[in-house]
Amino acid sequence: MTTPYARELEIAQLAVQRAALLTKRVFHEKAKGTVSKDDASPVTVGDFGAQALIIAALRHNFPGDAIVAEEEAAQLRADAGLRELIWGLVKGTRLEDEEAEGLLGGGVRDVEDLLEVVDLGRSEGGRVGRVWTLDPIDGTKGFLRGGQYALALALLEDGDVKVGVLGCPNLPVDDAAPLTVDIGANQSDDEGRGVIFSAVIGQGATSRPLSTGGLTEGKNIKMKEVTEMASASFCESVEAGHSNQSESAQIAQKLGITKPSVRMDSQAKYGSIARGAGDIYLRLPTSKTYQEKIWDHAGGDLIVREAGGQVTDTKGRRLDFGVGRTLASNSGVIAAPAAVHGQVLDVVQEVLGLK
Ligand SMILES: Nc1ncnc2c1ncn2[C@@H]1O[C@H](COP(=O)(O)O)[C@@H](OP(=O)(O)O)[C@H]1O
Ligand SMILES: [Mg+2]
Ligand SMILES: [Mg+2]
Ligand SMILES: [Mg+2]
Repeated sequence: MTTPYARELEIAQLAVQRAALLTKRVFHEKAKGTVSKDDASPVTVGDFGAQALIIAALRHNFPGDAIVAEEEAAQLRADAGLRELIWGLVKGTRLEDEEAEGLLGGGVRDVEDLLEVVDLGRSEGGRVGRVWTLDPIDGTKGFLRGGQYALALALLEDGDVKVGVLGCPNLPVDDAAPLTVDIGANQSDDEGRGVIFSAVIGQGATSRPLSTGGLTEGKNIKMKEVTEMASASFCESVEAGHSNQSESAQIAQKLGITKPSVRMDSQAKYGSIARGAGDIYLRLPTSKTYQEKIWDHAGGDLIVREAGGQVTDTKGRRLDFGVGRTLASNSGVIAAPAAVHGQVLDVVQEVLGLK
């Protein structure tokens, strides 16, 4: 019998690996082709290009599956220069290993197909059937400032995360490297950086170095045991607008955590705690109206849970990926080793006045 989801996992990892070649190329270019979206958040040619490459691989390998992806082609339809720029990047991006590239298959045929493929990610999601969630660059602001970012892909089946993959080109390869945000805006050295975190439901979580060809060998990862809160480290978003940092500081203090938070962009936070480089990830709502997006959490949620963690919202509910494109039934995120999650949640609820 073949291992469940083996093919989905392999294709997802290779697709992320190939798209990371494109984002790294854009990262090292001065002009990143940044444009503003309707909500004034940035998007770059890297976001569009990575989305096109990953969806092309999914279209070829799993043609019946629905896809919920962050970006859409409307802006590219209105801007010929932008779409030509992206097309140039997309058509020139291939894995160095021909067999791996062959497995991904298909590719993007031409500029027209580029627009079509980007828009295949417009599914509404939901609780039925197979749905991939894709964030081609999670942490676009981090990507632009030379911080952390992640290419995030996950497979939902009937609303449950079954496969999760996070490609983190700027994280240290070494699972034991401490949780820091040492990569600066002028960083141009990829040496020792680039990791893919993966998980399949019931099969544990792994990390492996991001390569330019086929898949490198993976290692199992586990969350670190927290024996003393005083020495625990917690991470949160760099962006004060994405997570309430004064509440998180109060929570940390009440828990007895002595170190300041590590502020890091993207789902690299989930990967980092899953491999024991940090312990706790807090994301506290800054507004009553913002709804978290499923592509910002699906991969990270499974990777942390398969590494021995628990992930809930601030009300203690598991994240519900079956509601649609957003986590409309949840509020914030608390991720921690299973053994201390309850203790963290108690303090979160006390500080937020939820009990
Ligand atoms: N007001 C808000 N509250 C919480 N998250 C937000 C937000 N506005 C944007 N985001 C999300 O935060 C993500 C980045 O996560 P982090 O803050 O952990 O780095 C963004 O992903 P993108 O960069 O893919 O757009 C975006 O979807
Ligand atoms: Mg995102
Ligand atoms: Mg994104
Ligand atoms: Mg975005």
